Amino acid sequence: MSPTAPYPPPANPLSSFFGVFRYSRRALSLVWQTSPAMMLGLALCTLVAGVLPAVATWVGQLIVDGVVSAMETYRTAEEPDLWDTITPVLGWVALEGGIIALIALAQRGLSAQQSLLRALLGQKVNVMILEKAGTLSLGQFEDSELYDKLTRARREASTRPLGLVNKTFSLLQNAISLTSFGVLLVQFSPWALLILVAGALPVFISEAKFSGDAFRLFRWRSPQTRMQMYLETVLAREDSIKEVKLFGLESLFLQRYRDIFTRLFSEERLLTLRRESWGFILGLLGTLTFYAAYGWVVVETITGALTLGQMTMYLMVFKQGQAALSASLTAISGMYEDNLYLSNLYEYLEQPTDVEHGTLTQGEVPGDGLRFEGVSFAYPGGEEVLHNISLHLKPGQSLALVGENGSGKTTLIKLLTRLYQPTQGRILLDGSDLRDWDAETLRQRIGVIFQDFVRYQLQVGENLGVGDMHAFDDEQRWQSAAHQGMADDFIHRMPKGYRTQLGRWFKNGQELSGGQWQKIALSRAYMRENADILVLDEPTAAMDAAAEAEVFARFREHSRDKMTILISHRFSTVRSAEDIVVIDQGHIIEHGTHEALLAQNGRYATLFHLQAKGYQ
Ligand SMILES: Nc1ncnc2c1ncn2[C@@H]1O[C@H](COP(=O)(O)OP(=O)(O)OP(=O)(O)O)[C@@H](O)[C@H]1O
Repeated sequence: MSPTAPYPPPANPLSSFFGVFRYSRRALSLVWQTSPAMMLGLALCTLVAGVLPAVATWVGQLIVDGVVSAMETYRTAEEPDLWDTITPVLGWVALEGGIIALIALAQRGLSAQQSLLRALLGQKVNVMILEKAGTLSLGQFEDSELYDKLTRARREASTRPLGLVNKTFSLLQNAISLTSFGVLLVQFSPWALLILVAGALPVFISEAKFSGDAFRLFRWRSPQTRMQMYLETVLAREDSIKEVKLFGLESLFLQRYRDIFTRLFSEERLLTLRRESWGFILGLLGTLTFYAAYGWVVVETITGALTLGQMTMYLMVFKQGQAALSASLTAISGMYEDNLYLSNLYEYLEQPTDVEHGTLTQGEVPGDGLRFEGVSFAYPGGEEVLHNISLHLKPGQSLALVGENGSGKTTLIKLLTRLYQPTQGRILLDGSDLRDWDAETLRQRIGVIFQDFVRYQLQVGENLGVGDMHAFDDEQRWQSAAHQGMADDFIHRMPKGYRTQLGRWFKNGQELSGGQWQKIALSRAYMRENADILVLDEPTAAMDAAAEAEVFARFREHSRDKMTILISHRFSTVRSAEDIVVIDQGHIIEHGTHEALLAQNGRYATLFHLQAKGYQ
């Protein structure tokens, strides 16, 4: 993740420039879906704010010329009537005032609708991002490139669609103003129009180029930004701060955080300086053309080709035209930038997901139980961690998995729960491939707790309820699950019972001990009332000996006619299983009952005696 090379140059600047505009239409339709009324309101206000400035300028010319001629009339009249002389001019002044008020109204309307749309759209895009996240497989989550896309999308893209639409409207507004100014200017000279455009073009080209550079910089540095976000989390979250403090890691991590910033900042500074310097130099060209045109109009007025009112009007048209042109060009290069960011959002949203096609709700051989047939597995991009595993577990049987750390026990459970697919071989449930099963049926049939279960910052009852979405709020089910998982005792002692908030993130949240949390997780697995496969991955590691013995007594009671799989490093727990499988580096090396394995005097026997000795 360290930044080894400078960020890459674009492939073909011109084609990539126009290529990115393909997302504009999608952004517009996204805004339309969010609120058609506000989008129409935006369009209307844009039109009003676009046309009226030229009208106001034209009225301005009428005022100046009106004043000049009124002065003349007033001066030369024998009996000057002030009221009669000034009325027409005052009428024009009032009209201009009205127009300016309308422009202000349209602009307020624009900004009000923009800020409301920003909130709605931000929410909509965030929901889209999170919905997509729900469809990704575990393997995709572990893919750092995809994770980068997700992070970038979340960080930036929720504000970009509206940005793009605002700029599109601003472009439209300025284009309307420009056209109306153009109509006025062409009457003076078509050359004047050309000068106006030529003066602004260089700034636009440089802006477009630097927008592209900024986006590539953003993309290039995203792994490092992610590391920064991670360090922020470690340094400022309650679940990691304990260890950070004890090990005195604050300064080390903070230094790393600063170093990343320094590295990223130097690239950003370079880009900003280049962008602004070129912007200034090329902007001067625009100013130069404006003053050349200014001189020209002045000369024409002095020689009598233009009236004073026309001179004021053309100067205004020039000045405002130039502002509108440069605003349009800035909008275009901004749209280019927004499109680049949106391309990232859509790349993420269009990420293909592993669709679960299975529809089976019953297997070919009901009652056959679980079979692993020659199953091998490698994590994406990794080496094989399970090799040719074959097992059979019948209903009512219990299986224990034993093996050293990293031997592949949890991985086997991940395959069984279909979080990953075997790279070779197949897993059958009731005679049918796991892949062919309907996802919801499968979910209902398997109750599992992993060793790294989640400690939800929710109420106690909800922490149990997540075990079965259909009974998320069912207090009776919470109670019976908590009873089986031995959590009911301490829950009753809590201030609000099942309604007590857990964790420290929210007000009045209660923290639990490691063993208590484990009892919550265990109860969560019992929420699946209809599950006939129960998997416990080191469920009692944090419990005291008495609690552990009790947990297993209840577990056996509860699971008499079910298939159970238990992973534990404690042999006292494992020994009662009907079938014990010893895994070593992804291979099954021994297999049998406790007594049979002891008699074999192999790896199991050695480990068992080693542990037994520790207790003597
Ligand atoms: N998400 C992952 N991506 C890549 N490799 C992984 C992943 N999870 C585990 N591994 C690797 O797979 C192997 C088996 O890990 P697994 O978690 O199945 O072991 P385990 O037997 O459950 O260990 P423990 O007793 O420590 O819980 C290990 O070598 C580990 O490095």
